Amino acid sequence: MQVIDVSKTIPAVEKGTVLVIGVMDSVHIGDQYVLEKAQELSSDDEEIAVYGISSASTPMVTIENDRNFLLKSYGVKRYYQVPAQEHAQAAPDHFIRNHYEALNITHIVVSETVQNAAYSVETLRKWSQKMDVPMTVISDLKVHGDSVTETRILPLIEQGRMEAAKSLLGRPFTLNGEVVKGQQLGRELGFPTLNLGGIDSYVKVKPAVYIGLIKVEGEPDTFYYALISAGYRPTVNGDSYKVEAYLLDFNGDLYGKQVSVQFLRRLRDEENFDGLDALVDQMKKDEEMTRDILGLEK
Ligand SMILES: Cc1cc2nc3c(=O)[nH]c(=O)nc-3n(C[C@H](O)[C@H](O)[C@H](O)COP(=O)(O)O)c2cc1C
Ligand SMILES: Nc1ncnc2c1ncn2[C@@H]1O[C@H](COP(=O)(O)OP(=O)(O)O)[C@@H](O)[C@H]1O
Repeated sequence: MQVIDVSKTIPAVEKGTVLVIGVMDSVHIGDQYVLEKAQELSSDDEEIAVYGISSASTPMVTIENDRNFLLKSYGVKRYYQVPAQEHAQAAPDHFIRNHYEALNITHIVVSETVQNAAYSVETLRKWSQKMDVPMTVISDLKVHGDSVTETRILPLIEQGRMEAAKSLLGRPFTLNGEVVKGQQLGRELGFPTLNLGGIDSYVKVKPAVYIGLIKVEGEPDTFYYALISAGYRPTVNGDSYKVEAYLLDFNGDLYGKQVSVQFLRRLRDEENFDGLDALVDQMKKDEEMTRDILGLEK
C-alpha cells in the first residue's frame, strides 16, 4: 500500500478509484465495516483508496505501521495522508475537487462519523450529484448503543479490559516491537522474559499480568502462548514502565527480533512482593493458572 502525503503532488492513477473517507486510525470494527462495504462496492477495474482523517494523537491503539498493514489487508492500495498540522481543517471535499481527474474517482464511500468542522457529508453529496459520481454513506456501526471510536477503546486498554478492547477492535490489542536487553534477571528466576522496545507511542496497558500470544519475526505461521508482565516491576525496584513476555514451552534467542505481542486477558494486577522468592512463587502460580485456562500440559 502506498502512503501519499496530500500536501505533495498527487500522482495520477489509471484504474478507477473507490475513495473511502474516514477516520481510520485504529482500524476497529467500525472502520472494518466501512472497508468491507467498499470492497463489496468495488469492481475488478477499481482500486480502493483511503483519505484518512487521522487524529494523529498519542497515545495510540494502532501505530502508523500497524494501520498501514491492516488497511492493506482490507485491499486498500493507497492511503492519502493529511499532514498533522492540517488535521482540524481536513476537508476531503477540497481534496476531491482538486484531484478528481488525477484520482479518476468512480465512487465515494464516506463514513457517517467523519464529519468535522471543515466539511459535511452534505457538501460531498452536492458535489457528487453535480459530477455524477456515485456516493455511498455508511451509517455508524453501534456496539451497545454507541459508535466505535478510538477514544472509546483507549481507556479499556488502560484499565486492562482486554476482552472488551478486542470486541471493539475486532482483534486482540497488539504491541509490535523489538526484543531488547533487560536486567538479565529473568533467566535466574527461571522465567526468562523478552523485553519489548520501541513501544513508546502505544497506549500503556494497565500494570498487570496477562495471558497473550506472541508472534516472532521469521516464523509467520507460529504463535506462542505467553505470560505478559506490563508495569513498573516494584519488586525488583524497576525504574520505568516495561512490557515483558515469558513464552511457554519455548527456548531460544530472541534478542533483536521483531515480535508482536497480543493481549488476550488479564490474570491479576501487578504487585510489590516482599523479595524475589515470593515473586517467583507467584509467577509459578500464574503459569499454572494459565496452563489450566488454556488447557496446556503442566
Ligand atoms: C508472569 C510474570 C509475573 C510478574 N509479576 C510481577 C509482579 O507482580 N510484580 C513485579 O514487581 N514484577 C513482576 N514481574 C516482572 C519481573 O519482576 C521481571 O520479569 C523480572 O524482574 C525479570 O526482569 P528482566 O527480564 O529485566 O530480567 C512478573 C513477570 C512475569 C513473567
Ligand atoms: N521462554 C522464553 N521466553 C522469553 N524469552 C526467552 C525464553 N527462552 C529464552 N529466551 C531468551 O531470553 C531472553 C530473556 O532473558 P532474561 O534473563 O529475562 O533477559 P532480559 O532481562 O535481557 O530480558 C529473551 O530476550 C530471549 O532471547
